[in-house]
Amino acid sequence: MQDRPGLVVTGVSGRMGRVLAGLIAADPGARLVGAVERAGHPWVGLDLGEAMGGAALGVVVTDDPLEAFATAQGVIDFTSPDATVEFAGLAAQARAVHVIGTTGLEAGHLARIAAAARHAPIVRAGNMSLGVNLLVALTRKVAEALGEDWDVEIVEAHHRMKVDAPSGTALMLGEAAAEGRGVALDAVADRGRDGITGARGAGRIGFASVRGGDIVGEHDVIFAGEGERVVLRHVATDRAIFARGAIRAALWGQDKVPGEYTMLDVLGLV
Ligand SMILES: NC(=O)C1=CN([C@@H]2O[C@H](COP(=O)(O)OP(=O)(O)OC[C@H]3O[C@@H](n4cnc5c(N)ncnc54)[C@H](O)[C@@H]3O)[C@@H](O)[C@H]2O)C=CC1
Ligand SMILES: O=C(O)C1=N[C@H](C(=O)O)C[C@H](O)C1
Repeated sequence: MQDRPGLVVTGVSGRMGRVLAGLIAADPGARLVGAVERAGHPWVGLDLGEAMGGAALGVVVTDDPLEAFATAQGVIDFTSPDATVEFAGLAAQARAVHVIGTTGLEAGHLARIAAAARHAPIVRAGNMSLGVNLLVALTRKVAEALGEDWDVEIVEAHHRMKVDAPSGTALMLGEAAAEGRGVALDAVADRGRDGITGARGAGRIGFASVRGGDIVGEHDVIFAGEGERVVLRHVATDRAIFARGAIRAALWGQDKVPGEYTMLDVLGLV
């Protein structure tokens, strides 16, 4: 049925790309209309379903994002920062909703994404799961209620292949804690400690990263006070939670005006 939004998955052979492709292909509310991989990848030119080891899906993997986006209403993108800014420009040209799950984006990338969002809706979040976005809302409230006598530390753990730290989720949680306290995260963040660091500074928000094995993603927000601790925790055991959120965002964005949105907008948590 052509009235279901057509979605393209970029980085389709990746850990997230494969989960997304499988879920969209089975989703009665969407159509999988394109699959993009980097030039030179062995899947380029193959039917996506066959490349994934299953039945043909009728979607050929391409390394030409412009061609793939031309017929799409949404682009779901979990790739790398440089690829994501290129896709933001191309999705905007195609007036397709761009859902960005990619993390490790720096100021220059964010500026280019903001420019693209003048032409089409972009939904970006360091974590697309319902549970983590609820945790973000809770973190803001708890930080506001407890104040600066309680030290905030964010500990995250991920699989051995993850290339960025702290995780995008940890940074979202840090932003939420800073917002609850009415400060800018950049002014108070301690991103990694080593050696003779001196005592912990009051009001700082600390980050620590663990990498190993196949850990999907775990996040603790620790509020450490005198004689007690509050710990907010999210544990992901299946990447489908991120993929379901991203598909929901792509469908939600269909009737939105151009601009930048987050999963809090999609889930009505703002
Ligand atoms: N926001 C969220 O909920 C989540 C975000 N992520 C983030 O998504 C990103 C990807 O994660 P994974 O799937 O685990 O990584 P991955 O390394 O398994 O997959 C990335 C894929 O992107 C492809 N790629 C890179 N450059 C490309 C280009 N120019 N054109 C087309 N394809 C290109 C790679 O070939 C690879 O297949 C990371 O930044 C990760 O932190 C991951 C899970 C959840
Ligand atoms: O790279 C991952 O795997 C994940 N990345 C996101 C992040 O950086 O927080 C989300 C999730 O935790 C998995």
